[in-house]
Amino acid sequence: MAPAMPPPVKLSESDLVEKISKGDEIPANFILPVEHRPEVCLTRSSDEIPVVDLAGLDGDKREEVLSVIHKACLEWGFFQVVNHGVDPSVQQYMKDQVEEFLALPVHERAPGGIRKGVASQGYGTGYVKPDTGARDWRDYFLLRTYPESMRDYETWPNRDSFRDAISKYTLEMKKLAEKLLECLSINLGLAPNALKDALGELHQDLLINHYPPCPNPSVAIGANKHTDLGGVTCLWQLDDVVGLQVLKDGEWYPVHPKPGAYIINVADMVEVASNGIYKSIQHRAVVNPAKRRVSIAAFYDLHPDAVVKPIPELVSEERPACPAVRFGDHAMKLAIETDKVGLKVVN
Ligand SMILES: O=C(O)CCC(=O)C(=O)O
Ligand SMILES: [Fe+2]
Repeated sequence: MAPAMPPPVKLSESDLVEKISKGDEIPANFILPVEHRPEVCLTRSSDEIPVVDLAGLDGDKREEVLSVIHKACLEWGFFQVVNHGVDPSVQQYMKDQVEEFLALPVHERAPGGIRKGVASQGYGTGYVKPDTGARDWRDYFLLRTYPESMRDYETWPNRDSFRDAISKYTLEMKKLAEKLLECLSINLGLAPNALKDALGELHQDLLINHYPPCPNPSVAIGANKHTDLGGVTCLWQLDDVVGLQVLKDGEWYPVHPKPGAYIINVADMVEVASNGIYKSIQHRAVVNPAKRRVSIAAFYDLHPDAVVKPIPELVSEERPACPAVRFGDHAMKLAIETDKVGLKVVN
């Protein structure tokens, strides 16, 4: 039987980074040990994750587009997509609703109480990371959006337009992720549905990351370095504020937002299904001294009982099978690691 997820821990309003950020100083529990402090580089670097124009998938450029995606997956594990087919009116609707949501009083943003921990849906805030001992400089809204039966409406604000925007937006994210899984499958020499079948039923999670301005961004971090757990992630950066950094050959590369574009990354379960041909790459988000930053990540997560193993065609004598992973165990490891360090248990 699946082990029970740790119960959500409720916090008080004063735990929100948004409230803490009103002061001029960073509280000690956000300050990273020196070796973990990020270099906050806001200028363009000479090397950046590739940009792929997905419009070309439907015409005579198809082979070329697929090959750019394949190279990006091999070299970066990340790429940006433009002309991705996501309805711009749905993006605008979502953006407007998220802005309205962030302007709501906290008790309306968090009807079920402010939460801590990756296990719980609802409005919450960063927790202590085991490897740094420091809290992330971010608040977030985490919700399970597919299967629809798992939507925990008690933790969603009671606003029809917000719920409608989430429903429309997450359907677009589901379609985009499925299109990309098809491209990745073809690029791996497999049938178009191979990765989707290997991952099983979609358990989509949506994470709205809210990074308030930070008085000293060089000693804190918005999202500590991590890989994403599921199949693929589609990330939208709402503001023209640099924050995401991707690790390549031991260096952190900033990703410059392109209006309306999505940042796509290979996550852990595609690494397993592809038998390590595609790698799930570490990334993190740094914070800005003057500007808030909001990003929305749509995670192609899995049923907790889904067991992902390398797709047989990708296993050979030269490339023996990597171990199979049960998604629930993989996600639980992260939940326990982050929760056991604890923050404080109050409401
Ligand atoms: O905000 C970002 O750019 C990155 C967020 C992220 O990596 C995540 O939510 O998993
Ligand atoms: Fe991530």
